[in-house]
Amino acid sequence: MAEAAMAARVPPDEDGDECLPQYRHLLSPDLLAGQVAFITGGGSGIGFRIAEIFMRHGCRTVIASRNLQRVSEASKKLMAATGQQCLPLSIDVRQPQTIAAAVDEALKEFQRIDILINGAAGNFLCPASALSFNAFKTVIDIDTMGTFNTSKVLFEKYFRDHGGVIVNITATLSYRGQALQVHAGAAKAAIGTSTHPAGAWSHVGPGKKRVLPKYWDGKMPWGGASVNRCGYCMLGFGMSLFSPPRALCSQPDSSVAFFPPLKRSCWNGSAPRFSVLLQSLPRCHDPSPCCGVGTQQHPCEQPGPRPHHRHRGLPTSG
Ligand SMILES: CC/C=C\C/C=C\C/C=C\C/C=C\C/C=C\C/C=C\C=C\C(=O)SCCNC(=O)CCNC(=O)[C@H](O)C(C)(C)COP(=O)(O)OP(=O)(O)OC[C@H]1O[C@@H](n2cnc3c(N)ncnc32)[C@H](O)[C@@H]1OP(=O)(O)O
Ligand SMILES: NC(=O)C1=CN([C@@H]2O[C@H](COP(=O)(O)OP(=O)(O)OC[C@H]3O[C@@H](n4cnc5c(N)ncnc54)[C@H](OP(=O)(O)O)[C@@H]3O)[C@@H](O)[C@H]2O)C=CC1
Repeated sequence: MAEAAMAARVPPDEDGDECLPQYRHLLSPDLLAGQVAFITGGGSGIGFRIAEIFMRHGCRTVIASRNLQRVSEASKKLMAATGQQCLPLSIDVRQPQTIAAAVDEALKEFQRIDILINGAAGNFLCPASALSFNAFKTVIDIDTMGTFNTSKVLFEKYFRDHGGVIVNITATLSYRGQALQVHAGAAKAAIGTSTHPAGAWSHVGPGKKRVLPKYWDGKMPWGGASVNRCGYCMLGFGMSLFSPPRALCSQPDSSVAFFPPLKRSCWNGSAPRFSVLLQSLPRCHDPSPCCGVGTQQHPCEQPGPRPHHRHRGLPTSG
């Protein structure tokens, strides 16, 4: 019943990489006003739609992938539909020097980058027995190494000093294993693991800003339909971005929800999982590396189990 009601509210789908013919939103159109997002793989598919939604909420974007013509055409569509700036750049996430050049160019243009979306990926359906050495390596290089490379460049060039949010788009492929997807499953699992709070990003040192890893696996906060069924995807980083700091460590349903209507044709069968890798925040009173929020009523200071440990057994923090 609730799912039917939800499905009825899903806007029309859009084939190809076109902007939505109509956009209904829950949140303020200027929610991301003044912010800049750097989106790898932003010229197509999910990355394109994330760029569009961000821009519809006032964000300026950089969309970066190998094919400059593709990102240039995408950027024209995005700017026409949203009225926001979108800078198309060519990078290969396997080559750190191309990322560094693009980040320099983006900073020159916009003077800031607030959000990194690691969306670039390579994939194909192939049985493990038929994968060549280079085929497996190629997917690991683009997905896993590319995610790390881009995060590292941005961290060193900007986030270390200014804070920021890194969102990795992973997949549920590795949860149970998936035929023809050994390479992609391995690559995405590695991204998920490196997003774990125990990862190197989770704490950048005493006296400095801390980082808060956070997972979100695409479930609606009230336990409703998953992304595949309703065509919506809740981007977990919405919680981090759009909530007051206090909400960062709390239940997703106490935070502000953000529902970009991604086209249903995007999904191939494994639900994308968006995991926020890094949120740079003011210092926390809690000495454990899991919480980077310093507020008067920090959830860690409240009695009872920490709310962010509750959902789905995924490690939302250390
Ligand atoms: C990907 C799924 C596609 C269709 C799904 C259709 C139906 C779904 C049905 C059931 C669902 C089942 C499973 C779920 C599937 C997927 C969802 C889950 C998660 C993730 C999804 C995504 O990531 S979708 C994003 C996909 N987008 C892209 O891949 C765009 C970019 N891709 C590319 O550029 C190329 O495809 C590339 C990844 C190969 C990289 O290009 P390049 O660097 O130029 O590399 P090449 O030199 O061309 O190739 C390198 C080596 O790889 C070998 N190779 C390439 N293609 C294949 C292939 N199809 N099969 C086997 N091997 C392949 C190539 O031969 C090279 O190896 P050598 O040894 O020859 O050197
Ligand atoms: N579609 C689905 O059902 C699912 C998707 N995902 C994930 O969602 C994300 C987006 O996928 P989706 O929209 O489906 O696929 P797309 O193929 O549309 O997007 C992948 C993008 O990555 C870019 N890219 C590929 N290789 C590189 C590289 N070496 N350097 C820079 N950019 C690169 C491509 O652009 P270019 O060719 O110009 O480089 C393309 O824009 C991916 O991380 C994917 O794994 C996860 C689960 C399911």
